[in-house]
Amino acid sequence: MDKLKDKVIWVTGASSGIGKELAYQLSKRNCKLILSARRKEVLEKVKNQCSNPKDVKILPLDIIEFEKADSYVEIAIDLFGKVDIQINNAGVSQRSLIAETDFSVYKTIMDIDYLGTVALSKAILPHFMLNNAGHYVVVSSLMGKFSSPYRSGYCGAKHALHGFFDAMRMEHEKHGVRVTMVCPGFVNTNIAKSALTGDGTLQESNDSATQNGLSTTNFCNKMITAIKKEKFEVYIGGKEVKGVFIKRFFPKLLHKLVLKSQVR
Ligand SMILES: NC(=O)c1ccc[n+]([C@@H]2O[C@H](COP(=O)([O-])OP(=O)(O)OC[C@H]3O[C@@H](n4cnc5c(N)ncnc54)[C@H](O)[C@@H]3O)[C@@H](O)[C@H]2O)c1
Repeated sequence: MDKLKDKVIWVTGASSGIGKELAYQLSKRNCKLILSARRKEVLEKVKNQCSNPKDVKILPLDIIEFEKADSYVEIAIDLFGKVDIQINNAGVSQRSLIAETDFSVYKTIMDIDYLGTVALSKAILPHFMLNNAGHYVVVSSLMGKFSSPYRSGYCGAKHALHGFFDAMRMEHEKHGVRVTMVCPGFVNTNIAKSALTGDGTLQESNDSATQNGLSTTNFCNKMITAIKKEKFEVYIGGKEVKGVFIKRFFPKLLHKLVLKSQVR
């Protein structure tokens, strides 16, 4: 039997890309889903394209409204009576050199990619502790394990997620809490299009590395396997995944290889 069947899974960033594909694949597995992102009408569309729309609820939210995190969690729990797995997937990327980036852009990226996830995760923690069970799945990035030019704020925020959630795992394993850090390489979504540039406007164009990345279908299939296995940390992508191991043992080599690859 599928271990995820009938689990209540809350996915943030479910309106597009990885989050949308997760909704489709998890619905096929008969999970009960709560889909969150900012735009209600887009979430409705994703819901209606799921295999089992009657088991899909939508909860529109802006992840940077930290003060509403407790009420979002209360609503999420009420929708099916509990939440088993929270998939923290909402995020925004960056394409700008440090010298050209307004400080406000760093704040926005940190708010969305780090603090928003911390707020929602912290708000649901009492529920997980009460149930003596709960699984945080956090969509970080290979950029949470090593860095690359044009993404300084994004790399900072994704690295920070590892710091927070590794501590979460240690503090709450005794309460049945699990943490899976998912680090994608290049996945073919619109992440580059919605990436912030130095003045905070969107890049509005795709880049070839992302477009040539894994399909969301292939990526989410692997991600779901990692969730089922309750992996601590997983790297999913093409040859760029090797960067994690090269950084660990040969940091100067990784530095040279990233500069040589000239991925913008
Ligand atoms: N695509 C890649 O190559 C890649 C690589 C590494 C990591 N990731 C990570 O995967 C996750 C999903 O990205 P994607 O590739 O599907 O891109 P995407 O742009 O298609 O999806 C991002 C999602 O986050 C949501 N979001 C953004 N800001 C939000 C906010 N303030 N409140 C609520 N929701 C918000 C968007 O609406 C969207 O649903 C992100 O965390 C991203 O950093 C993607």
